[in-house]
Amino acid sequence: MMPQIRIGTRASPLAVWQAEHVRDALYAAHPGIQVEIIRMTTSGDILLDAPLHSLGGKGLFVKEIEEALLSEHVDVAVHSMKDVPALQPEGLEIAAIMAREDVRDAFVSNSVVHPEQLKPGARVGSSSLRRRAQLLQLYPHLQVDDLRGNVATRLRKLDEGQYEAIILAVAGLKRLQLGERISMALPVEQSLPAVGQGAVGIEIRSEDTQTRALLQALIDPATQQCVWAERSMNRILGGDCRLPVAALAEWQGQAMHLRGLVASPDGAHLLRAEASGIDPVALGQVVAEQLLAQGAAAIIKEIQS
Ligand SMILES: NCc1[nH]cc(CCC(=O)O)c1CC(=O)O
Repeated sequence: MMPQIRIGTRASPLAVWQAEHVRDALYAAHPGIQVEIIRMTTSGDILLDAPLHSLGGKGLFVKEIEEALLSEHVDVAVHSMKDVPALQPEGLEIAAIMAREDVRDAFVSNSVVHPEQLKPGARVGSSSLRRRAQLLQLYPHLQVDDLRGNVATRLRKLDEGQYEAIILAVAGLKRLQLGERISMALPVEQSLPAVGQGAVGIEIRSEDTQTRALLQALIDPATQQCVWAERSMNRILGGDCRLPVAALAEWQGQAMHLRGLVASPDGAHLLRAEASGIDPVALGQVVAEQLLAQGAAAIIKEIQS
């Protein structure tokens, strides 16, 4: 009998794009396979008005889909790796990470093309402490305000004039064919991306060896190793996606180069570390330890309190 796979996803357009991307890759790798996409509304999608970091973080978007996976209503859950907490619940694991899109953050504005051109006090929308801290460090005269909702909602709030500019992920905009809205892709030296940004990951029940085998063909080994290195760093630093923590691993020849960052939300303190290596877990540890040696724990504790 032809294998059958049920994909669980959030119902947002970006999440559905990702689920369809996985479905299409499964069709291509396993001709004749049957794939069904099951859309779910999560409490993260419903509670759109409260600031994300006060709601238990992005784990909210993932938790209910994981419950559907554990109760065998679906066979795989597709996620933006950026939204996946550092540790998976007992019995679940990330079985495949696909090739990465552009990792950068996008500066989007209808009035200027570069953040340098914004006037003092100009309102920039972002709910990410990571984006906020890095933007404020370079441009302390800006006013960064909360901005929530899916990509289309955020663009609408910009277009309505609630903000002079907003920051989004390049990957999400490109996937939704909204790449022309990008005024400027921010260099990673100015806005180091979130752990896992731009990568799609697929979660399964650990015991499900059949699905695991089918997903092997979808793995992009280079991306997967990089995301593991970033996640290894993040796990040691507390693994909480509400924190202003950034990381980016990239292959340079035979080794990965990992850059990590921990910031205070006001951008006043910005710790950076980097290292190269071939073992993702060890590389993440090295960079995390360098950040801790510079005082990262105090910054993290301050935010968590
Ligand atoms: N938190 C929402 C979210 N999760 C993943 C992406 C973008 C796509 C990606 O990074 O893979 C976005 C939107 C955004 O940050 O603009």
